[in-house]
Amino acid sequence: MKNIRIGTRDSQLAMWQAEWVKHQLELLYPHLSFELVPMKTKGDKILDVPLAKIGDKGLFTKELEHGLLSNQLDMAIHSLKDLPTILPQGLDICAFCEREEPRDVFLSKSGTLLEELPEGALVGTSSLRRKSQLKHYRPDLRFTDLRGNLQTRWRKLQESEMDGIVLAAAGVKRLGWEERITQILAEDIMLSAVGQGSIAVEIAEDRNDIRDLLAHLNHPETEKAVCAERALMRRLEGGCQVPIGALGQNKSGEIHLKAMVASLDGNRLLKAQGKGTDPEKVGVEVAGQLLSLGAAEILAEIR
Ligand SMILES: NCc1[nH]cc(CCC(=O)O)c1CC(=O)O
Repeated sequence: MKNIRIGTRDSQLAMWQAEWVKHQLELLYPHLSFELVPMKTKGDKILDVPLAKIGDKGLFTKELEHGLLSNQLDMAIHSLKDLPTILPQGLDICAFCEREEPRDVFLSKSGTLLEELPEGALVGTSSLRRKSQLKHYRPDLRFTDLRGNLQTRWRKLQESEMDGIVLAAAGVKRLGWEERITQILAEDIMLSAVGQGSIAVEIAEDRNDIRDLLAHLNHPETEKAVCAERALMRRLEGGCQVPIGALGQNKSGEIHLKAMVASLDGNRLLKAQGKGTDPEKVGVEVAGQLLSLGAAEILAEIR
């Protein structure tokens, strides 16, 4: 193989993640050469509309997937949480890289903890999942939409009246911003997005040469945890823009899965959990619990 082309979005976080994968591959295969191919996706271009309103599946992935199918790329690097649970025909995730901290973090302007924010404080987030869980926890909070890459969101926090923002710990850590974190949000207050914190490598399914190269990057524990989360999401037919949170964890040989579905006003918040050795089964089983509690009605109202 001559030059192996690695597709990525061009945001600073996406580039960090793709560089990380490239570096791992260079360590494993010093005789091969790898090249990053940065691309813009629709989700990078439309910045003034909340994602839930654009409502497209694969908003951050489609252009990269096109590159794989047309053989302009040999692999594409994604934040797993941006990848729909059903991939386009002919594509496959061949590595789930070791998960970084999966939870969300709160960054406040003054360093005030979430529970200590004054009544009516303004929080920046466009995520329905984050908003509905925060409303449930603190019905007095107010919200303002906040999109763009992490740099943009941090800058807007500084320049606006917002009191705080919620981000994925993984992204914040990868950019080296740990000292900006006010607190990690406990999972009983804020369940993170399906797949959050794991980097996924996607390929065209007939590229067995590339699949073999990437086998070493797959992290089996991460794979089990995120497969349970993705099975749950698939069963609930949720895209990334619905208020569904889930966290799979490996504990003594089993997958423990916690999940929640919430209404947009935060008034109804359903929780369920389960465990087992087969990730797919655990995901479907916990999704079934949520459906029997009324998740389908909540999700139907939102769609
Ligand atoms: N929504 C965009 C996005 N996609 C992946 C991450 C973080 C990295 C990860 O979850 O692996 C982020 C930023 C955020 O939600 O704060």
